[in-house]
Amino acid sequence: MANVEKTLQITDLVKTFDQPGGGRLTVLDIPKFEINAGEQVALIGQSGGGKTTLLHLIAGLLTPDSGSIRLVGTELTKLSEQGRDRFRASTIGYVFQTFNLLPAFTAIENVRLGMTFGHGRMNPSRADELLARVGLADRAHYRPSQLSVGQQQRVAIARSLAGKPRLLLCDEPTANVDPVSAENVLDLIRSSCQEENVAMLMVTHSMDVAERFDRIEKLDQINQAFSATAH
Ligand SMILES: Nc1ncnc2c1ncn2[C@@H]1O[C@H](COP(=O)(O)OP(=O)(O)OP(=O)(O)O)[C@@H](O)[C@H]1O
Repeated sequence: MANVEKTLQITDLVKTFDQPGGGRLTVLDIPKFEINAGEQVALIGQSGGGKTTLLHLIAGLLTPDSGSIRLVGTELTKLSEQGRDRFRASTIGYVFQTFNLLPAFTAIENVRLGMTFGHGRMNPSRADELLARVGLADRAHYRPSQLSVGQQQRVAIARSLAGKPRLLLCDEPTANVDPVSAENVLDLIRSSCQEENVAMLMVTHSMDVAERFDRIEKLDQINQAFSATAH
């Protein structure tokens, strides 16, 4: 289809790492990878294949050796570290396997922190709405240690959407919850992204999870460095 709006366009992306024993390992060598606006993509691949590295590059937490990463029209590789931080805050939501909630802050404060730098900053009631959407309006003033693992994950989802991102990156967000909670978490992330037209890239090891997405991308197939790294 012509003229489809692209949220993410990756071209000729190469990432290498120094190896502890000397030399450099090419982890990623991706000629082309794109995500359309609002598209939900599952990223699968072998352990050590470079999935987290790819997410970190897209988030601007790592820089590539070469290649292009265009996010909603901005060339990430041309930004300074500070510029990438600012761009990430306004454009990207991130849900980690381990949630990364700040322990000293309550649920609602953690969600509000997600909008400190993002586009959601002008709308304080959005934090309340997001917590209600993930079913935790009555836990707003609980700290993470006072919440179940599944509830913490839901706070992390609310926080990731607080800044009104254009792309949500999820690194195995269902890995630490039971299968029923995992299904609920997945439904929640997917419906939230659909409602807000947020594109999503989710790393998962589960084919059951991946099959519910618009598209499944196998990193091993798009990554020409695959045979060198995976084990
Ligand atoms: N900072 C680093 N320095 C050196 N090597 C690294 C570094 N970070 C990652 N690697 C290597 O890059 C490869 C890819 O790691 P990555 O974490 O991206 O894989 P993954 O696909 O997310 O794996 P998993 O599914 O097991 O989480 C691994 O071989 C790893 O050892």
